[in-house]
Amino acid sequence: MAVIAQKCPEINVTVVDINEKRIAAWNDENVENIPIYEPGLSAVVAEARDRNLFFSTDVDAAIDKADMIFISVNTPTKTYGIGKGMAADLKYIELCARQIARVAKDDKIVIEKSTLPVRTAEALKSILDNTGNGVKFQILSNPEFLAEGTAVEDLLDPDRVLIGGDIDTTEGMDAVQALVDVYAHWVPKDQILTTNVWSSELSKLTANAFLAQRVSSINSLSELCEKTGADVNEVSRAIGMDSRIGSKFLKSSVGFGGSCFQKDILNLVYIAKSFGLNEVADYWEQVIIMNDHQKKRFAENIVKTLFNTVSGKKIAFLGWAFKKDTNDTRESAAIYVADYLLNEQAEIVIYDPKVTEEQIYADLDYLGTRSEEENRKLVKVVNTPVNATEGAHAVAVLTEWDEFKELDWNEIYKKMLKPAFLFDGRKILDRKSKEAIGFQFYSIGN
Ligand SMILES: NC(=O)C1=CN([C@@H]2O[C@H](COP(=O)(O)OP(=O)(O)OC[C@H]3O[C@@H](n4cnc5c(N)ncnc54)[C@H](O)[C@@H]3O)[C@@H](O)[C@H]2O)C=CC1
Ligand SMILES: O=C(O)[C@H]1O[C@H](OP(=O)(O)OP(=O)(O)OC[C@H]2O[C@@H](n3ccc(=O)[nH]c3=O)[C@H](O)[C@@H]2O)[C@H](O)[C@@H](O)[C@@H]1O
Repeated sequence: MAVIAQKCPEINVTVVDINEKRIAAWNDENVENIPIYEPGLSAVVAEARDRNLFFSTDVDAAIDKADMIFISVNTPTKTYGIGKGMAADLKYIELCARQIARVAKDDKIVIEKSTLPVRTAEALKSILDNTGNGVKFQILSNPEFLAEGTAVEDLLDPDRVLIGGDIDTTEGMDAVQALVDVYAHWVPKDQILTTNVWSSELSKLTANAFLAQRVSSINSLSELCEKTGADVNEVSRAIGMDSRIGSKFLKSSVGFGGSCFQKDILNLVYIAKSFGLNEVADYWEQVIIMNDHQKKRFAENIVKTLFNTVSGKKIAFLGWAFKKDTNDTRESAAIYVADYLLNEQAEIVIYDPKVTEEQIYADLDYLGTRSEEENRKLVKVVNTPVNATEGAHAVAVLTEWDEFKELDWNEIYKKMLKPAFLFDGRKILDRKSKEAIGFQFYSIGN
């Protein structure tokens, strides 16, 4: 929404959220205090805020005034009832639809921006059309393809913008055109795709499933590389140069994280199962099984390498975010690796340049594996990599922050217990130079 406001100064954009703390942070006088760390975002907000970009908790007023409403609320995996652990929980979407239906007094275009199961628009339409107040709604699907850490870049220069609508009717086509006109302020027209609503909804789940599947595919081969003397980076490079395969999303890692890959694949699996397509469901579920295996394998290797016990040993974690350049930790591999090692009674000291101590403890507490007191006893969060690594038995790199490449690894080595173990879960460190310093070096896939 900030980028739309920046690129379309004549359009008023109001972002509303029921979370008062978040809205207060978006309105913070110091634009560096906005609640999301994302390169370039604070500058975009600074340019548009209070000009044509507003943040508010007054949801009703914003609905009343709007011609277009983007529903962008969370769609987490269900934690209860039918579809528990698989299906998307659509209660927040439904609440929005009911609120729009209650408040709207004139015709509106309602846009699904959240990632939704295919055919959700049908349910939205049913809620919106059955209010009896004569207001007409057009429902569009406009999934978001930005990745965190590069969000602003991705929004300014997207590979494509996808808009699904009721393209068989004039009203539907008019609504699609209205949204095309917004993006056309900065996105070339041939990169704005229009489809029917169902294709648009399903394309979003499919895109995430394909991306995650590539990571799981290369991660599955990283294990084979470790057994055979092949190097997964070399394999990635060799296959990625085949233009039919392409080079992106072939970086082997400790496992993918983030709020969406797992949730969206589980959702796809659930939809396939609900249509009785068991082979389709099993095919995609394997992407998650492989990812869980990769995280566990990384943690197991630490225990095995440290002479089969980490009990009472200090392990330094460099990085907690699910990828670099974000403070988002949702489903981060680091959380699961930490949980595994804590079960083995390790003591973990964590440094991440952007993630707060409060967030790290919240992530561990959320798992419910042990008491809050125990998490605070076994896990410490520090402000510098040196504080994390001093006196450690092992260092594990869990996020690929650029600054970890530039650390003074000689100094770190000197202050660690010997033998000093270094586990690179992100393949950002060079083996030769680290072994020359004296580290026992372990990297995924070679
Ligand atoms: N985070 C990302 O990079 C991407 C997210 N998506 C999709 O976008 C959706 C949102 O994701 P996030 O922004 O990461 O989730 P989030 O959980 O960070 O934000 C959702 C916000 O919606 C607010 N909310 C919930 N119910 C509300 C209501 N009735 N009225 C007003 N506000 C309400 C919550 O307070 C929260 O601040 C999901 O469906 C996700 O799959 C899609 C592409 C990228
Ligand atoms: O729907 C969403 O939320 C978004 O999900 C992903 O974006 P995001 O999760 O923000 O970040 P990615 O760059 O896709 O990384 C996801 C995870 O995969 C890992 N990854 C990625 C690429 C790779 O080669 N190897 C690898 O391990 C990353 O470290 C990270 O943990 C998609 O890339 C976006 O297109 C999509 O809009």
